[in-house]
Amino acid sequence: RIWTLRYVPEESKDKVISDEDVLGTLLKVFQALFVNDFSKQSDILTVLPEPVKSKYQDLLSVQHPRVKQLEYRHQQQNTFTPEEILYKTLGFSVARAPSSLISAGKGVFVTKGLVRKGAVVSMYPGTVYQKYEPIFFQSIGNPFIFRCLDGVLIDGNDKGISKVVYRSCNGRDQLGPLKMSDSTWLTSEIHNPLAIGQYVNNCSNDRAANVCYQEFDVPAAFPIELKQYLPNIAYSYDKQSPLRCVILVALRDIEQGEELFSNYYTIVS
Ligand SMILES: C[S@@+](CC[C@H](N)C(=O)[O-])C[C@H]1O[C@@H](n2cnc3c(N)ncnc32)[C@H](O)[C@@H]1O
Repeated sequence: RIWTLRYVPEESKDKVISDEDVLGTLLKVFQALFVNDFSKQSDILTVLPEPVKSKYQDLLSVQHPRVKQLEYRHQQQNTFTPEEILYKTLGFSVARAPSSLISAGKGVFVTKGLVRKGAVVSMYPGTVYQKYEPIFFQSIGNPFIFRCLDGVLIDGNDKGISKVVYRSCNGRDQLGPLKMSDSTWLTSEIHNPLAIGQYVNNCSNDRAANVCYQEFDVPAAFPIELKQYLPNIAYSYDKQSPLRCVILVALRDIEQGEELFSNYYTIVS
């Protein structure tokens, strides 16, 4: 019997990069996405405290010095696509395309730029289940279930019952105009361009892993206005424990055109 759950040996539990580095990268990308999408964020801005509001107005005036903020607000179009924002902030972009492996479906590729060793290259989106929570029906024939070291499961399937469950949790947790997570990874118009990590294919003998998974618990101080870009949500609403995210880290420099491969740690028993 082949288990698709991930198995990680004790000795490889160490994180490849620090939580501070992960947080720094996510904040950098999310903030750039937020500023780029400023014209559509007016409902959110009205509920934010004054210092936060003026921080973004300052950021905006640095990026668009000659455009008055009011005029900018009236523009309905984004200046850049999310992929372009990713390229501008991290120096690379990633996207899904037919895998370079035969009959492996889609995979994830570096479409532009260079990914440096140790960079956060992607996020694993999906509903987060504690190990005692029921996932049976969502897990039948589902190749997108990721198992964390502590037994927490993330369902990154963007179809069927998994999609319905994610959407319902997302609606439940919304606070007025403030979204606590991103559900656009379930659509063709993804707001967070990193949220495609569930499509990364497994390494093989001739295709070594060039990325690895790393867990990241969102700290309590995470800016509330940027939570709309987090592609994970808890199956059960829980105010106490932090949201679990999983990110993918580059194990070496990865060039434009290369496909990403991770190690699923498949157990054959
Ligand atoms: C998490 S999904 C990855 C995305 C998938 N390629 C797709 O297009 O939906 C895992 C599934 O991808 C396929 N896959 C992943 N790595 C593979 C490989 N090295 N060779 C063949 N198929 C692979 C298998 O069907 C596996 O069940």
